[in-house]
Amino acid sequence: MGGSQRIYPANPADYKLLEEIGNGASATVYRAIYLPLNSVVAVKCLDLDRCNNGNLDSVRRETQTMGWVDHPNLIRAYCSFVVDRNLWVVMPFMSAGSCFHAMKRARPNGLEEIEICFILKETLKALDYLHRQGHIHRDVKAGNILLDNNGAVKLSDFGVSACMFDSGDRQRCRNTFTGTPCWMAPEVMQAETGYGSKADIWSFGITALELAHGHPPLSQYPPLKVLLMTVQNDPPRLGDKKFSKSFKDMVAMCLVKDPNKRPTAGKLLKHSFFKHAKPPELSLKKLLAELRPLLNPVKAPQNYEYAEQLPSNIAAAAAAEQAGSMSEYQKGISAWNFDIEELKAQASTLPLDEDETMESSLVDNCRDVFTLTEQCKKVPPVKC
Ligand SMILES: Nc1ncnc2c1ncn2[C@@H]1O[C@H](COP(=O)(O)OP(=O)(O)OP(=O)(O)O)[C@@H](O)[C@H]1O
Repeated sequence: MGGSQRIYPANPADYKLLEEIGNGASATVYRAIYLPLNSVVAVKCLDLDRCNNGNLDSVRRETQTMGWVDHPNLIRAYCSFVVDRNLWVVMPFMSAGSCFHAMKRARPNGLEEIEICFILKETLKALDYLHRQGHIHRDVKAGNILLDNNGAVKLSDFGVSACMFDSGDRQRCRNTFTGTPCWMAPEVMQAETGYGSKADIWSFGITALELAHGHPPLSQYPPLKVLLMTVQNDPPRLGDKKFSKSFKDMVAMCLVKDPNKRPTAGKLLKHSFFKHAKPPELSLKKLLAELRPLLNPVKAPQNYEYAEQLPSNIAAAAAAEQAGSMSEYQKGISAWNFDIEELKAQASTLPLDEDETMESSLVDNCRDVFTLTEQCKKVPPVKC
């Protein structure tokens, strides 16, 4: 389908790591040169020493999934291999970075509808493919939607993806908490009955709101409160006058609490909102022009050839800007990739009358959720 046919060898000497372009919970991503062809790739480096057994499974799952996917809207791994105590995953370099970074850089209050429409349609094609293959992505959000300067859109990060066709213990493992709370569907939080691909449709609807506003709903609240409010409150809506009725309607279809009432990705693709999607040369041209043509290094370039062309104060300012943006990102990420033990601690110290919007029954509910989660955690991790 969309995969490149070029063979990339699993030989570390063929790749030269340049600057750091991303830093997630489990990995550091570098721009790199594939030396035999002098072509640019991205290399995701996972520190195996930092992985406990559960993480190792997530690493294995991610590289396995990245190896078999073959769709133009999914990031595919060219190859992966171990270097010292790191796993390197070689993949296409997406020169404009993630939609999260694009927003932080060019549209802090959200993208324009024409941009969102194209990005979401491409992302939905990826989800439709994954779901048809029996997979749930489980971490759909702007930070995992990558763009390149030609307007290609690819969904990445399969670290927490799962196979729906597994049975027994593997299937039960999907009852554990994973993903990030602002994007997480209510049925995932309740963790009583397990969940399926419709959880991705909820996250997709939240991602639509994130792209529209520059942040997901409830992002100002701590994770515990996000859990409580998502389970108890009415689903968020797109209310802004500036957006079309079909956009609002599409978001409302995704954000229905009963997963059975949400459309499949295939059905959603037929929604009238996506009929108006314009090709990237029309929809993304302005945005891509506003994103400075680089790279988005998180750290000051070291081997990067442009570094020598930049006066040192400009290079330092660029690095500081990136570091600022990154610390904001990390703040969000560390809150989103939440630690259940930390949440339990928060729940136990939370005075019940601390906040008039949070009733004691909600806190009790949340404690029940934690109990269930603890039970689920005893189930062996998934091996897709
Ligand atoms: N192929 C790529 N091309 C360009 N940038 C990339 C690429 N892959 C990842 N990145 C950048 O690196 C960041 C982190 O990558 P990724 O999400 O895969 O790491 P992670 O550790 O799994 O993150 P998370 O915290 O979401 O679990 C992305 O948000 C993106 O900015």
